[in-house]
Amino acid sequence: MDRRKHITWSQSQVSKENRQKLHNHKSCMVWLTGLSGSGKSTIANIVQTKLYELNMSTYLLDGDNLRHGINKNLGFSSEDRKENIRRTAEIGKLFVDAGIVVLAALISPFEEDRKLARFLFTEDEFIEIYVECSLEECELRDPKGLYKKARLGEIKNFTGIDQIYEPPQSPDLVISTNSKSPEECANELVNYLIERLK
Ligand SMILES: Nc1ncnc2c1ncn2[C@@H]1O[C@H](COP(=O)(O)OS(=O)(=O)O)[C@@H](OP(=O)(O)O)[C@H]1O
Ligand SMILES: Nc1ncnc2c1ncn2[C@@H]1O[C@H](COP(=O)(O)OP(=O)(O)O)[C@@H](O)[C@H]1O
Repeated sequence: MDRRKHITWSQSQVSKENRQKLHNHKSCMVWLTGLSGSGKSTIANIVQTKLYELNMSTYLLDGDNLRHGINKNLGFSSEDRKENIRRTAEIGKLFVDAGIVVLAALISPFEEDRKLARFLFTEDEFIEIYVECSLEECELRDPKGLYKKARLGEIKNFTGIDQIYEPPQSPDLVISTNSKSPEECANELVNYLIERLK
């Protein structure tokens, strides 16, 4: 059954372009993907602060945080991750429509799910960032102690341990965090975004 059968689109009188003008910059979805502990949240937070200091309107959608609210009914099966990414991308789309630079930090391990997220946006609006870090380094960092638990079998379907992570096939930017500081990595992304949003 098509649930949208009797639903029509109501046009907004204020457009995305109007709102971008108000904010004084383009809006976009900056999608950070990578293993747990690769540095997505750390980098996204620093970038958000730096953009804020440049008078840009930003919003950070962090996978962990969304799982406390809108996504709290979802687990870590591949179906639940798909839905997690779909909802986050849809929320991000609303923020982009509102004229904001959105940073999304989610493991988003499957290429197909990331592609579906990309399809919601225009070509230049969706910016995929691969936060690359070896599993060995992520496991050494283990900021939340989750890898240890996964190795002990206390957490199932853990990305990189007993569920796969598919690296992006053609990301817009790769940020390698193995042997750089968070600040250096954030600067790489800020510089890239400033060029892209010109
Ligand atoms: N099984 C399993 N696999 C991976 N991660 C797990 C798992 N269980 C809990 N966690 C914690 O949940 C955070 C990942 O949530 P995401 O919404 O980013 O995941 S996903 O995009 O749906 O794959 C992830 O956060 P980050 O470490 O910030 O990536 C973990 O803290
Ligand atoms: N270059 C780097 N970029 C980001 N985080 C780094 C970097 N080097 C070390 N770290 C550390 O790695 C950990 C990454 O954790 P987090 O940002 O929560 O990752 P994720 O959100 O991908 O799970 C933090 O403790 C951070 O200080």
